[in-house]
Amino acid sequence: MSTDIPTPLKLAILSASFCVANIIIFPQVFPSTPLTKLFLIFTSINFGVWGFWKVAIFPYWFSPFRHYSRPKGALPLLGHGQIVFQRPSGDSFLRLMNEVPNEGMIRFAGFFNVDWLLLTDQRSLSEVLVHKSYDYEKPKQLRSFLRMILGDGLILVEGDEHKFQRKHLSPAFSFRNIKELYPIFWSKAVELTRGVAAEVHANPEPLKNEKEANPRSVVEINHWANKVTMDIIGVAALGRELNALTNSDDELIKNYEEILEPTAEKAVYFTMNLFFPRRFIAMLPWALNATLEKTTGNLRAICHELVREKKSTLKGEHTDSKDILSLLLVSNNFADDMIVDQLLTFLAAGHETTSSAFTWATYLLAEHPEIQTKLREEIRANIPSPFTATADNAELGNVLESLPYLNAVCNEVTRLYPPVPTTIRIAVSDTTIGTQFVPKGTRIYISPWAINRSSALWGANAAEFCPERWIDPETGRANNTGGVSSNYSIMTFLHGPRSCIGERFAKAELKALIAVFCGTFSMEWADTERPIPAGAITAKPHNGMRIRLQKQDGW
Ligand code: HEM
Repeated sequence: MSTDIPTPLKLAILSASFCVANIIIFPQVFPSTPLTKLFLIFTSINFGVWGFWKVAIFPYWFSPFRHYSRPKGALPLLGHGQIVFQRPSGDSFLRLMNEVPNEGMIRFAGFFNVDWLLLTDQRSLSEVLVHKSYDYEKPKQLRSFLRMILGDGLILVEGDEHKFQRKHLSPAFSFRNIKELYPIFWSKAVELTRGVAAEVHANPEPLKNEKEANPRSVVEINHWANKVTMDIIGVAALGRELNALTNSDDELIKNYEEILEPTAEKAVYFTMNLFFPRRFIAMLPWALNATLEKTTGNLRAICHELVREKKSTLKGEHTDSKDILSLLLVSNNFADDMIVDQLLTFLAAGHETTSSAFTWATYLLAEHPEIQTKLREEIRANIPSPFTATADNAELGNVLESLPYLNAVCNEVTRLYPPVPTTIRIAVSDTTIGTQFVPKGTRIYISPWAINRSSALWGANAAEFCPERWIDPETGRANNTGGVSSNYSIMTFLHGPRSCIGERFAKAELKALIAVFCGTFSMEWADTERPIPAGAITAKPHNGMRIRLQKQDGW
């Protein structure tokens, strides 16, 4: 049971107080005529009985999940709902997973004592994400809020519309297409490194000793990461140079950072949008409403302009452009407005996530100098310096794919800091998970953060940064299992029809970024307090990521 004091008693008192309070506290609003009194008492009793049933009777005697015990620590009416406000998102779910004995599902109390579920093992995750994927959708409130930022693109559409869009977008993310994007990833990684090196040069710290030849300086990495991933998605998705790396005032970056830069206020605002209808939130006198309207309007206008531009370039010309926008326009499967929605989706989903992964990679490498050195040695031994030699574009993809330690570091970074730490599904019809009946409307949490760090799945060193787990100790070759038996132990990109369509894209991009960056700089953590992943949707660090960088000679 969730509380020590019986909830039924609390509710009876609450509803009786509500009746009386209406009349006593608001005598002007509720004049004390016999008819008003009767009406108020009747309404309050109705409300009280309904609330009593929902909060005090149903969860204990009628819920299909009543035989699962709930974890301790639920608050009256709020239940364990505070979990959804806590940062890092997913950390409380991890605690539940480590503390509550379970067989694939943990039942906990949501707001108003409603049952919420957390999925914890391969069986339940595969049921919800793969076998019955279309029985579960993202919550309506969340979709109508995110639609402003992401458009009505692949992430937010459901059912047949999703099947249609996924089928027609998948070719753009084929293995062959991604391989052809490696030179873009590589050249943008080089541009990033040059830009950062220039910043280090411009603001050097005093050197520790005279032998040091190269300047060192503390750089905020997350902002640079946003810029490079935006430029990459610009060329790969739109076939257009956005020049965010060279333009410190870039419009797209400014708009996205305005919406997505983590603050406590935004965390509350985003969470409220999970539970209340968008129309209600939009009516509140909250400055964030106006900011959101302005920035999302700007983003949509920019995307409209991009589609117009591309259409006029493509007019009457035969093209072998491989960017996603060209492929969509040539395929004729989508109207212009739908293409704008897809662009909004790819711009946001494709730059924020990889930016977060790259940012946490620099942190983890800074915290583990020995891993950093080993990775740098592997990179330098296999790839000529991009600053003195021209990259062999044909071979680039093959080489980057073949480096076991680079592969291991990338996998381990996205295991420990999955850029999407938590996601939600709602059952849209009565359905099942295994033999468990799941009624329509049940809210289900899936937490890549908690699964990826679970000691039950990953062993005692689950919380440690240990790239070696992605390398076969006998052959020294990369393994893609991390040494665990089920691929449902790693949920960074989810699985099934709603898994990340950009997984291959993101992995290739991350490899190129880390290879050039770590090949060039040594990294050292420059703050005293640990960074906290605090973004409302992604694991963006609160207050950015300050890393001390110094160019290392010899490459
Ligand atoms: C490290 C980088 C990335 C991570 C960790 C990541 C993770 C995810 C996750 C967890 C989802 C599922 C969300 C949900 O259903 O609740 C998702 C969906 C999606 N991602 Fe990614 N993503 C990354 C990069 C990218 C990139 C680079 C692109 C595009 C170029 C992209 C495009 C999408 C799209 C379009 C979907 C929706 C797929 C669907 O519902 O069919 N992502 N991503």
